[in-house]
Amino acid sequence: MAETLKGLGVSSGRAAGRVCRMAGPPELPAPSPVTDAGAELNRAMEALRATVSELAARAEKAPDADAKAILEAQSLIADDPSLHESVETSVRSGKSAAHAIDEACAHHRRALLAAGGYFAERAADLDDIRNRAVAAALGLPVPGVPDPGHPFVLVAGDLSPADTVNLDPGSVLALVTEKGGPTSHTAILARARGLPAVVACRGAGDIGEGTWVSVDGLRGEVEVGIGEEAAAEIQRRADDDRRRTRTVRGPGRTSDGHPVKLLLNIGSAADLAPRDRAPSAEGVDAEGVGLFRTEFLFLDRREEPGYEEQVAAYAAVFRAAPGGHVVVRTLDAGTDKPLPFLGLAEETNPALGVRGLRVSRVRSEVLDTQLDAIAEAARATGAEPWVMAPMVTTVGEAADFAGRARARGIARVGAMVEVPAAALRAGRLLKELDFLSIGTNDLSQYTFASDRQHGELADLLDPWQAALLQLIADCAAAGKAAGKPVGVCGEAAADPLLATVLVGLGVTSLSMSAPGIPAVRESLAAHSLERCRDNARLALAADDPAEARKAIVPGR
Ligand SMILES: C=C(OP(=O)(O)O)C(=O)O
Ligand SMILES: [Mg+2]
Repeated sequence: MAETLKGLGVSSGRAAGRVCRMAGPPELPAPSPVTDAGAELNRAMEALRATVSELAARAEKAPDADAKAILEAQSLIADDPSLHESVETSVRSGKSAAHAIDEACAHHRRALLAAGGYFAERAADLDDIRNRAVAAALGLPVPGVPDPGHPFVLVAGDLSPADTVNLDPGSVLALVTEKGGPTSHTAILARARGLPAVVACRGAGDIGEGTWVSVDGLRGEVEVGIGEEAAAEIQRRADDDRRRTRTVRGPGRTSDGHPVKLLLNIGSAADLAPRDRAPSAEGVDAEGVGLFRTEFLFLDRREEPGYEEQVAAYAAVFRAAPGGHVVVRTLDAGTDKPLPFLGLAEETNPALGVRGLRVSRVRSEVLDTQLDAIAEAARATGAEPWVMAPMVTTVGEAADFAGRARARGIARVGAMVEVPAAALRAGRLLKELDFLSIGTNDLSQYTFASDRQHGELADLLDPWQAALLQLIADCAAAGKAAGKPVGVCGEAAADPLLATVLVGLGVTSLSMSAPGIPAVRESLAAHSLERCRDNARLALAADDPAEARKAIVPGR
């Protein structure tokens, strides 16, 4: 009998196949007395150096810019002098190389977890470094992704960046992890490669090697023990769907021609370069960039990128964007994306603290420099970017941001709606602004008072929740009244059926990572605007996400 496990669907799509599990971390031998501390120290340092070189080499070969940046950052963590010092101290206190590495990594891991948010998620990077270095010190094979010689569903405790970037999309059908959240490496890279993925999947640790499973990356479900024939049928249908949706091209339209812009979420110009595209994103045509997350330029750096560097990075995106349309989001720092150079005070509750636009309360010049650089890049390329701020909460913040952007000649100024307060005052915000873009990832977090990285609260963070949809409906209605665009750029936009609901609520554009676009385009093309409105009414009337999904039959 098949059993269904629940987790957090972080990269949509279906797949089915046999499970291969990641090799476990190397076991530490029982401690034994060290006779030659010098030799032991050499062994430990050699193991760390080998790990740094291995990660740097993988970064070199990384298939895209996201993967490269993540691996480079991980290689820097492995090369951190304070980690090496801790290992040395431990060896000098009588530990073997393997035990010293283990102890030092455990110490640094605790510090990362205590820092919370983005740092806490980097704990997985350190676990990977520990496993690699301990294996090297013990002369064991480096742990990594299996290569069974046939397509497989990869099941792991968690995936490190190094594991994820080396996944061969030709053999890995889907990813299932016990740990991880929506912003974990597994989630980011699975989306970039168009691989269905379920994280925070309780019970995944008990799925046996070779078991036939199906993975639904949209619903966050893993069906275990389905049998070979059922798996083959599910995989065949998934392949057909992917092939079919990739052949559909052109702008987003409902079946009766109502236009809905289909836009891309990107972190840098590299996401727009064909050589960097995931195979699943081949041939994607979008109508522009709906969310350019500029913080990627600032992450994992000791110093703020300079004005010239920023101008060059923004100009590269303006030149490469489909149709030249780009919505730039100014720096979204804080909470899960801390930037040490900002020098912000530690907070007990960072998600409710100084993040997003609020950073400009304490470091106003960072936003000013960024707006200057965006304006300069626009002049240099002849582009007319739309510029929006993250985490706008009040009308005063919106007015202040709009004033600063317009003073620099930026013509189209907007705000992300990520806080319920902004959604409730959408009409008033639109008196100051030209457009709104709804960030459903954060809007869910703040509406349902549930940490967006919390796998256990996945049901509350489900974008089919009627309370979230009601806020979206209110924003869209405000946009309609003002005659101004209101889009969605959170992960909700990439759910093909929910996309019909969003359009029915009055949303004018949907922005997502490239692999999500074909299926959303196809779904819209199969529904008339009236059908989308029916779907919106049904979803708003449902008491929970399951009821909402059941009420809506695809393509009706
Ligand atoms: C798009 C969003 O912003 P980010 O995921 O970058 O916080 C969002 O919150 O929905
Ligand atoms: Mg957000």
